[in-house]
Amino acid sequence: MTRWRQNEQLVTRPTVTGSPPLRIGKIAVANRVLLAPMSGITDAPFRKQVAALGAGLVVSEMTASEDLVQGRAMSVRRCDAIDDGPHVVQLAGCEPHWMAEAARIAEAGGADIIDINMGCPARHVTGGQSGSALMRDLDHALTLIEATIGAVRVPVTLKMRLGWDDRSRNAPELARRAEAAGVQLVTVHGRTRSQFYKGEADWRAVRAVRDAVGIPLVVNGDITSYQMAVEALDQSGADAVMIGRGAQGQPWLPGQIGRRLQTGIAEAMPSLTDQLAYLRALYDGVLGLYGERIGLRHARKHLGWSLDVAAAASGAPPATLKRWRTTILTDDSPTRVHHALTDAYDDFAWRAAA
Ligand SMILES: Cc1cc2nc3c(=O)[nH]c(=O)nc-3n(C[C@H](O)[C@H](O)[C@H](O)COP(=O)(O)O)c2cc1C
Repeated sequence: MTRWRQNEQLVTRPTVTGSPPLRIGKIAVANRVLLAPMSGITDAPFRKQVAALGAGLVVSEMTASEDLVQGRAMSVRRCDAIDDGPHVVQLAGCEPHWMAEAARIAEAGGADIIDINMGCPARHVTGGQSGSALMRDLDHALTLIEATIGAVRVPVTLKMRLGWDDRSRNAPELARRAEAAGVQLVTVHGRTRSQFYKGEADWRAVRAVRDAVGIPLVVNGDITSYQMAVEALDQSGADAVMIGRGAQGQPWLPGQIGRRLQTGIAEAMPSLTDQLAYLRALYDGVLGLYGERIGLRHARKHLGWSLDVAAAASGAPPATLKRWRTTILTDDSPTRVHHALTDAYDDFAWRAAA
């Protein structure tokens, strides 16, 4: 695990001249594309890969603060560090003392940044008054923010939505109060909680947060290409973009967009050979982290997304994709999965060349 010292300027990778690096406290982020926290997806193997492929910053899955304090194995594992760049741990919770204690544990475990989740719309989270439910009670939200900041020396950041619903779009107020409390970056997903994932993310609405705070602002929601990143930055006035679902099956995407924002140079999609190498490494990493039984379940999501991307890139017809998905996603033997992946990507390559 790479340890990053408190008073040192942290640079993940060389910054290309042009735009000054995005800073979170003393941490200089290599580029302006962040990987979003995604429960069940942004575990250490995936974060490690996306970071190695050039994302500016990658964020852990959310960890329930109380569970982390109680040492639940799953929660501790969610905070696993990666070697490649700053380690960002996202915490969720509704009690200041759990948030403070969890933040201390995360910092002691190597976190360089603590992110607080005030955006999760899931009922099992909001029902416990965590995640986006905190946007309904800003006074309480502030007690969590203050407790977290007071507990650690590393920067604390905050992720939120536009508000709970259309009648309470209070992201600018929360962001302003969070900045006054010491939060060093805010990320805004351009939807309200009541939208869940419906409709389109409203990047323009994030501009109200830009007008409210001076700390770095990250815009998030539905960004899946360089053009969309440029548009989202332009409409919101944000300093950086955060990509979630767009990185599923394409771990290289945040890095590619991040580099292009710096250099203006477009990059081709990785070759099918490289795509397969990434997928194999991720598959083995996931199985290694969770063990074969649970790992197979986690790995299937990545297998499916990656096959979709490779099939689309090679122009394989839907029936071909369906056959490979069925063969590969139903097999419990890692050895056979690796063999079948070779055959599938050979097939895709042959079709791409035809
Ligand atoms: C499967 C899944 C899990 C997610 N888990 C988290 C989480 O743990 N913490 C969080 O702040 N947001 C979480 N999100 C929300 C994402 O971080 C992001 O805000 C949202 O997906 C919109 O960005 P996108 O359109 O680029 O995916 C999750 C989203 C998805 C799809």
